[in-house]
Amino acid sequence: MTSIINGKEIGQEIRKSVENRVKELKEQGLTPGLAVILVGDNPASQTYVRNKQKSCEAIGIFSELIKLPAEVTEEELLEQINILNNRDDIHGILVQLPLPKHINEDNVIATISPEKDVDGFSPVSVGKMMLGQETFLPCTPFGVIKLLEYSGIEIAGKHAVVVGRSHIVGKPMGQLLLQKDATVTYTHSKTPDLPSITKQADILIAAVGRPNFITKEHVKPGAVVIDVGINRDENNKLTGDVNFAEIEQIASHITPVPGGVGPMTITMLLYNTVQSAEKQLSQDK
Ligand SMILES: Nc1nc(=O)c2c([nH]1)NC[C@@H]1CN(c3ccc(C(=O)N[C@@H](CCC(=O)O)C(=O)O)cc3)C=[N+]21
Repeated sequence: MTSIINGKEIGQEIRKSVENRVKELKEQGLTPGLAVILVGDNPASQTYVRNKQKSCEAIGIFSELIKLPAEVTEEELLEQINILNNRDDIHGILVQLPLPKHINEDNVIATISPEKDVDGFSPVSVGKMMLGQETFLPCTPFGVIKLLEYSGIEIAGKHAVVVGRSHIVGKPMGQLLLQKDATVTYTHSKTPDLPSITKQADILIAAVGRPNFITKEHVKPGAVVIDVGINRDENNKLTGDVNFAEIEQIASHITPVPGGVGPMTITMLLYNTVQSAEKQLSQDK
């Protein structure tokens, strides 16, 4: 029987423990704060940002939305980040991606103070992650690791195949699996004969950004299949990168979209924000 991994439920469970940590911080006089910068009026980005804010509110994290017009200059955006870097009521800073084309995302991310980089995207965070040092882990791959652990899926010794090599999902995902002692293979759009490699996966991570890309020819019976895709069709309906109906028949575990990895991404953002506030408190003492 295939087990459907419930990211909403696992996320809720983790959020409860994060909420308790928020309460303890508040008893000590500190409210964790997350600042979200939204540039322009992309409707999908607005929805995500609203969800992040609602999730913060639900567990007592203060959240502040900074909305900037699509025409904002890079300089003005960097100035806003610097203001947030210096505010001691803000413990996490998230700049919603993608940014308008005239702004250099690398410059923006590198300006976020590593102490407040709760997305785990900055060069310092990525470097520390690679070295296995304590840092904020990027929320989506971190959430996938938690999903596997909460589902009782062994990672050590398994062959994990990652499809996709983005800076925010594919690359760090492979790294975190490697740190958990998986044997990791990276694949991507230039990989010849992809199915011959994905078919070897005990754990298959789909992070391609193409709807229903992973079909039964890619999957070994009994594999664990994690769908990181969030594609919207013309009716605004959400679909993953995995052909769920097909793979559900053969996988041992599979994550649905929605209700799989997505809710975990937000959960780990809350987790990182609280972690950051706790660190500030311990340094103030
Ligand atoms: N600086 C930055 N950090 C991000 O973490 C970031 C970003 N920019 N830009 C956009 C992507 C996308 N992303 C999602 C988070 C949660 C869901 C999520 O909760 N999805 C729900 C469904 C939500 C719905 O129905 O729309 C689910 O899969 O069940 C989806 C997508 C974070 N991102």
